[in-house]
Amino acid sequence: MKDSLIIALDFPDKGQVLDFLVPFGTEQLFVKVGMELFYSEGPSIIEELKKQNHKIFLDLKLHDIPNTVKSAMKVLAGLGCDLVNVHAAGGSEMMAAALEGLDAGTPSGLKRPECIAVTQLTSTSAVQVNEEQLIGVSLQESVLNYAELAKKAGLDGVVCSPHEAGMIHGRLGTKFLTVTPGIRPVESGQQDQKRTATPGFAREQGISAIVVGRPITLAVDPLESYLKIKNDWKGVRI
Ligand SMILES: O=c1ccn([C@@H]2O[C@H](COP(=O)(O)O)[C@@H](O)[C@H]2O)c(=O)[nH]1
Repeated sequence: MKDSLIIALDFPDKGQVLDFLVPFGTEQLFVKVGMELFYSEGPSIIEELKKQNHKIFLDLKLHDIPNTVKSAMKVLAGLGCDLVNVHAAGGSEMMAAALEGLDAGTPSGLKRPECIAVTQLTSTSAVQVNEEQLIGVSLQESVLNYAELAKKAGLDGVVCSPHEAGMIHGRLGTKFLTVTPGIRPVESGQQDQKRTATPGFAREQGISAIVVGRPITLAVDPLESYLKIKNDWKGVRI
């Protein structure tokens, strides 16, 4: 997990995923399967990506009552993904239940998937936190509060933006994972993301892993874009 670049495979079907992966050849990637792809293809897409030897973040952001999340995680644990997640807004009891489900569903002899909690989505602004969610503290404090809840519940880390990762590591330690979407090279547009940063900025914050979707998947040359972002993230000068 440490220093990974996770590619968000936000495609509508398996055919488009397989076409996208061709230029990467036999390189082992860390890929993210989100709601669109999982809802269209089901568990078979995970099997296919595992067959290709890729590491997998199953990004379904579970958020429901504790019993439902526990049962769902028990099922997801059987898929053999490396990383899964929940919304921290579901509360500490729900997060603890997610872990119980994962422990119960992980086949014996295998490592349970790491489990992280979404704090505030990277598409959420400080104004939305205060004026839509009616949270009476700053966005930064809200993110830190969710991260502390996640850690107390036993989770392995959080999803946050690159702008909060340093603060979270400072308070909760560097072993607590920070996984950050909202990564945008200088030449990319923001699209619907609000809290964005470059791969280089992410590296300076000591972030555990970055998640990159459209700057790679919509690029004219996805492999070239991937390698450029990876070099910036790893601090490689070219
Ligand atoms: O707070 C969050 C949580 C998850 N995401 C997911 O990451 C990718 C980002 O894709 P881009 O195209 O690079 O914006 C996407 O799959 C989201 O569902 C997030 O962006 N923010």
